Amino acid sequence: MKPVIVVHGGAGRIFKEREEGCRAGTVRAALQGYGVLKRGGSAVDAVEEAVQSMEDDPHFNAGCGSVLNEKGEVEMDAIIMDGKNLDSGAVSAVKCIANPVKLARLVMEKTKHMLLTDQGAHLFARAMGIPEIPGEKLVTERSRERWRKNLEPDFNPEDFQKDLGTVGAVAIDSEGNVACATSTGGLSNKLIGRVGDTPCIGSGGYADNHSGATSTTGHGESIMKVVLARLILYHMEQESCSFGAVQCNLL
Ligand SMILES: NC(=O)C[C@H](N)C(=O)O
Repeated sequence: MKPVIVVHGGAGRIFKEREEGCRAGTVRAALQGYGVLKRGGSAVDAVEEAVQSMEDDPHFNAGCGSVLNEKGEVEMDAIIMDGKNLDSGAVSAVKCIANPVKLARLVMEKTKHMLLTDQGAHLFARAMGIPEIPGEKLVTERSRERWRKNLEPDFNPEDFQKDLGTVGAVAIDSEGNVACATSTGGLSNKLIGRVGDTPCIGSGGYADNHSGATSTTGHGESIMKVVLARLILYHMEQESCSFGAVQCNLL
């Protein structure tokens, strides 16, 4: 089977001056993920690689470049799922880690659980030998500025959450296995401890060899209301795989 990877750099407004960087970042991620598939790697390997590349890229709201919570800190969520056996791993509210998607994969492969959060996720990261980095290393000037603006008394609530930029990838490998991965800093100025759709199985992503793979982006609380990632696959199962039909059903 011909391997395929599709990546996204998040829903939302992209200002002109960032357009080129965002496009280059998604192309780089797709090429890196595709390289893994071409070398015979699995769909899980490919989506992890692609998402990691965008977590390392400050143009996106994931890893370095994540938006900040109400205290001005980066707090991230991520998920990965293997469509071959429906195994998945996720982390939420993690700080001081460069690549939450890698930690999510370790949750999937090295624990009996599917989601670790906050302190527990950190203890697990330490046990797995994942290095802690200073939280400041994940904060960009742009996210700091956005955070500051959101604290101004006359900020425009309409503008509040337009800079989304969560990242994600779906892939199918040469053996026909599918996988998804999604990673995010969440929403700007969110409450401490807020967990969005991204690490919730069926909301932030879903992968099942029988139907396909999805990775979502957008307003997490709205996505969770309908468990969007799984809902999309449900519609694809009903419509036997027409993306256009799925869009019609969901709009
Ligand atoms: N940028 C996003 O897509 C935000 C993410 N879905 C969240 O609500 O946490």
